[in-house]
Formats: sequence, structure tokens, C-alpha cells
Amino acid sequence: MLGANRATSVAVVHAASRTRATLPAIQFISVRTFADVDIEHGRKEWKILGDLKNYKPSRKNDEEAPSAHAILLRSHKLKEEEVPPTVRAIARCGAGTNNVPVARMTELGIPVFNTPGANANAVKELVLCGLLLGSRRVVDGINHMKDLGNQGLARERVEKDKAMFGGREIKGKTLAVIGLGHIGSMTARDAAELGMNLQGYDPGLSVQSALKLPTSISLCDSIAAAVAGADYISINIPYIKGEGGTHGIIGKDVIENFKADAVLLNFARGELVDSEAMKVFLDSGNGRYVSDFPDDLLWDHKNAVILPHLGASTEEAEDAAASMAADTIRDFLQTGAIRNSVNFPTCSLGECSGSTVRITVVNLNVPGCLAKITDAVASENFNIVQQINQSRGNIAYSVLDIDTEGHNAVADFKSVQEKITMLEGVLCSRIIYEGKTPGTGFAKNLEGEYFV
Ligand SMILES: NC(=O)C1=CN([C@@H]2O[C@H](COP(=O)(O)OP(=O)(O)OC[C@H]3O[C@@H](n4cnc5c(N)ncnc54)[C@H](O)[C@@H]3O)[C@@H](O)[C@H]2O)C=CC1
Ligand SMILES: O=C(O)C(=O)COP(=O)(O)O
Repeated sequence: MLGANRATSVAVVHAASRTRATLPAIQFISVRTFADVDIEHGRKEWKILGDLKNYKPSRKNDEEAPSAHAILLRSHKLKEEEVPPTVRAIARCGAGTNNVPVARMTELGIPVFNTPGANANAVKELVLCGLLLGSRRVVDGINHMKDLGNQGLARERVEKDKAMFGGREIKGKTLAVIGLGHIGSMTARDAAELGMNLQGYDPGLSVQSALKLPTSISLCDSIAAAVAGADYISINIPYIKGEGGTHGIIGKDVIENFKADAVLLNFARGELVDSEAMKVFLDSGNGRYVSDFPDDLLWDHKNAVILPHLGASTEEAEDAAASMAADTIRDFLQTGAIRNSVNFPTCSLGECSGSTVRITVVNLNVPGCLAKITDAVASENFNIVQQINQSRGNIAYSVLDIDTEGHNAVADFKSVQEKITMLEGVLCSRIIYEGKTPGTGFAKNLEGEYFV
């Protein structure tokens, strides 16, 4: 069954990539359309409702997208109005969720998931490539050879002209890694294998990442300390807007600590680097900037190499990220389990059983709400067999398994669901009938209106 599940998940990706060559920026998926046909969900492909690029609410062939149960996306910048009220979950096939309005989704009771580590190897490999692009004039050399080729002068000039493109080796040089998570820790480990000295900074270093670090790394207590004396600097941290966030974190104050010929590698997000300050640095010395993101100021700077956000664009990373995202969404729809969420608590009550009906509830994390939910269940004469409740910030999430003995499973639960959903502080609820139409049974409390 596990194998079948994986195949199901990957099918979501492959169905799309067969036509598109790469995983599309966004997909709507649904299991509801399977409800009226005799398909045991989990052993068949999920239906992909469409690609947002073609999604216009009025267009006939996209009619189903507004009733999607989940959204899978990559770097598509998602707007609130693109999320139909039927959507129960959003999964970012990748690491950074700065393209999703996460705070608003939390208010709407929608968990946002990502795929930690799934594309990290792909990014790390491009960071290693960036080290070489920053130390050898490979790109300039290739462009020059094209020019010479156009003029029919390549053979004649190559040996003389190569003096313009000299470089240095990375072995024995120092690399500072800012952010030692999935990408940063692997980068540090492999750079050490290439003979580099390592300095690092990460105030939130996890045990899992620490175990990957080379023992030779020197851990610093600030970004400024980590970059001082480094020949190469790789930033591998999330982009977080607003107060206490990471916007422009590589600014004048940090850049002032760079060696004159330091190479900055940015495979994290363009907005982390203050382009003005970086331009001053690039104009004044032999430093270089290798970035995976558009930069209106530095795109044609002679000391910058700008790539079109290629870090995660490998077949392996796309498959790994999309299958992890699809697995996460499927588990959430089928069992209510939450893992790899960036805004909801981790929570699981295991598989559903045939003798119980499962209710999941998203509510505000305020005193008394949980008691009101269990009271509503008891008031309809239902017995809770097991339950779990977890919270994160303003959000609380409960999963309750209810004995079906003596009840008409569908009709009776509709009434208890309405009672629960319309409680003050409750945002939405789901009823999961084991083995039947997972993803359905969704209800929302939209400012006091009952939406099913
Ligand atoms: N170029 C590309 O295609 C890709 C870019 N990325 C970017 O790389 C980032 C990192 O990805 P992963 O390593 O997978 O994430 P991760 O969550 O495993 O690691 C991020 C690390 O940064 C640390 N951190 C957070 N704020 C920091 C700060 N101010 N200073 C120092 N460390 C800080 C965290 O404690 C964590 O250990 C993503 O958020 C994303 O923006 C990720 C994947 C692909
Ligand atoms: O995972 C991330 O954070 C990335 O930046 C990868 O983005 P992509 O899937 O290539 O659009």
C-alpha cells in the first residue's frame, strides 16, 4: 500500500510534467469528482483540475478549479483571491513559502505545507557551481568564445585571450555559510570535502543539520563575524518580510565586513541582499556576486552572474518536492494528519478506523473553545473514542474519533458538524468517513455563515 501511495503521489507530478517538461507553477487538485464513481481513493491518480495560468472563473474548461480541495504550487505568487473557499490545504513544492500569503491563510484556517529538504541537494549542487562561477571567469569566457566564433577568430585568438579570464582556486579558501539548514549544512559539508575552511552562522541550528556539519566548521555568533575574513559567503536562509524579518539582511553593515575580493553566493532569495550596497561593493573592488534571482540593478554588472532561479530545477528535486507535497496533502485529506506545515501544529491521530467517524476542527487558540467543541459532540449523544488537540500561535487544531454505534453515520454527523462549525472561534471543520470520499465533508464558518 505504501508503494501504491507513493506512485499515486508521483502521478500528480508526472501527469503534469508529461505535457509541460517541468512541474508547473501551480495546480489545483481535487478528490471530490471521484465521489460518484466507484474508485477506491489512494490507489488511483488524483485529478488535477488545472493550471492557474489558464484559470479564469468564467471559462468553461476551468469550471472545476474554483471547487478544488487543495493547491500545489512552486514559486507562483499566490493571491488570496486565487484561493477558492473550497480549498482545505496549500502545499508549496519547495522550501520558501514567501510566495504564499501564509498569515492570511492562517486566519482562514488553511494549513500551508512545504517540503523540507526535498530540493536541498539540487540547490547545494548549484551553490557549489556558484563557487566555481565566482572564482573562474567561466561565463565571460564562454561569451567571449561565442564572439570569437562569430568572427571566425576562435582558434587564432584563444590562447592569447585567455589571459583576460584568469581565476583562483577554491581549495584552501574560506567559505562562510549563513543559515545551516538543509541546504547550508550540506553545502558546508561538501565544501569541506573540497578542501575549504568553513565558518557558519545559524541561531536556529537544528540537531539534524548540526549532525551534517563538518567537524572543522567554526560557528560564529553573528553574520558580521561569520563573513569577516571569508573568501566566499553563501546565504541559505528564508526570506521573511516585516519587522524582525530578513529583508535586506545582507546590507551595508554586513557588506562592510567583506574582504575586498569576496564572492557572495545568493541561492536563497533576491530580497535578502541590499542591491544598492552590493553595487557599491562590486564597483569598488574585485568582489563578485553570484545570484539565482533577478536584480534590476546588478543584472548586467561585470562582476555579477545572475541565474534564472534554477536552484531547484532538476528532475530529481521536482519529483521529490512534488511527491512529498502530494503525500502531505493526501495524508491531511485522508486522515487529518498535519506535518511539514509552516503555520499549523504537527498533529496526527493515525489512520481512521471503520467503526468511528473522524471530525477535524480548526479554531482560534482561545480558552474554552475545546470544551465547547466536545460539548457540541456530547449534546448530540455521540461518544468520543479518542482525540488530540495541538496549537501553534493563534491556531488550534483538533482531531476527534467518534463512535458510530447506533447512529446513521452520514445524516447524524451533518447536524453535529453544523453545531461545531458555527461555534464562536471555530473557522472550519471536516468529517472524514473512513474509505469514503476523503476530502469531502468540509464546512466553514464564514463570518457567521455556514458554508458547506
Ligand atoms: N534557489 C532555489 O531554487 C531555492 C532556494 N531556496 C531558499 O533557500 C532557503 C533555505 O532553504 P533550506 O535550507 O531548505 O531551509 P531550512 O529551513 O532547512 O534552513 C534555513 C536555516 O536558516 C536558518 N536561519 C533563519 N534565519 C536566519 C538568520 N537570520 N541568520 C542565520 N540563519 C538563519 C534557520 O535556523 C534554518 O536552519 C529557503 O527558505 C528558500 O528561500 C530553497 C530551495 C530552492
Ligand atoms: O524551494 C524553494 O524555496 C525554491 O525557491 C524553489 O522554487 P521553484 O520550485 O524552483 O519555483
